[in-house]
Amino acid sequence: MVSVRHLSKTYASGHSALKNINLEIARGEIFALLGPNGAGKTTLISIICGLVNASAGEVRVAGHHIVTDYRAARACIGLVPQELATESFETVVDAVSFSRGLFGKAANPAYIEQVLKSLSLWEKRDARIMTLSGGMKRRLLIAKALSHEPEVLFLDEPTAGVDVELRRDMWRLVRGLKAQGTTIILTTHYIEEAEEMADRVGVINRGEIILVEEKAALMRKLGQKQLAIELSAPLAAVPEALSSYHLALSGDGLHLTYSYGVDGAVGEPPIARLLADLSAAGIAFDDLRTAQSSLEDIFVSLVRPQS
Ligand SMILES: Nc1ncnc2c1ncn2[C@@H]1O[C@H](COP(=O)(O)OP(=O)(O)OP(=O)(O)O)[C@@H](O)[C@H]1O
Repeated sequence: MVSVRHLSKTYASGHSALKNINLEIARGEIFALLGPNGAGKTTLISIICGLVNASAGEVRVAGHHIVTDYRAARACIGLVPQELATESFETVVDAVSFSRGLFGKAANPAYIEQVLKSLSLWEKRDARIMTLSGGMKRRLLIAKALSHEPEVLFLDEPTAGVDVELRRDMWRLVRGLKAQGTTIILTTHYIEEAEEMADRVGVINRGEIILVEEKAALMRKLGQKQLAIELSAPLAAVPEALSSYHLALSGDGLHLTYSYGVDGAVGEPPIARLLADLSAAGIAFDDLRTAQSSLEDIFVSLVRPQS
């Protein structure tokens, strides 16, 4: 649905905001783009949506080249920006109908009604935008983006600053869109949002995509646990009898680390057996600690500034 090849962007200031980005997004998937402030998320979305020119590389949306076939590409795209531009005196239904007209689509009041109902805005259809709450304005942004029946929807920080209830409503809505076949690309700072929603997660840092992975694979990493064993006396090597545990021995010989997955593992991890086997091998220990890596740990370690 979206194909990004060798995409780079250097702003007039000389700042290199994107460096050789390659990304393929399949029809019908939910892709979450994670990254710290200034990583290049908005720049990437803005290029795909035709709002910012690329310095190099090529982007196609549903097969349409975003420069040479701009209108066709843009007609496939719905963009939900971070903030609402000022159209305060317009009514909700007029704003959404107007957005549809911008794409040259024939009026379709039944479709607009369906969109407004799905976003719980139908009751407010004749209200002026200035009278809406912040949460309703967010939903209106989505309604406008959906007005021309796009095949792919970009959501830039869809739930930044919204309350928990509205966040859950948005997640439900996005899942509903996916069920209808819409491809969804969202940027977020919230790891929880990516965990909850995404089929795949991409991490961008300093203009480079540093990881793209199925969420399920990330969850397996998330499920990695480690048991650290502090030994009473240093070991020269892990005894042969313990080789099946694939233990890691620290350089000073005083720490053993046992890694095990908690997701998809059959039965309980054999910690009790490991401890019994340690005793049988005559290895005494003073302390035990367990640790579990989270997606947040993985994310932070990936984007930590190099010193
Ligand atoms: N018009 C511009 N001219 C020069 N530099 C820009 C321009 N727009 C963005 N940048 C720079 O490009 C980099 C990427 O910005 P971008 O807005 O794409 O990041 P982001 O990942 O969306 O960040 P945030 O999470 O804060 O929205 C930043 O260093 C930013 O300062």
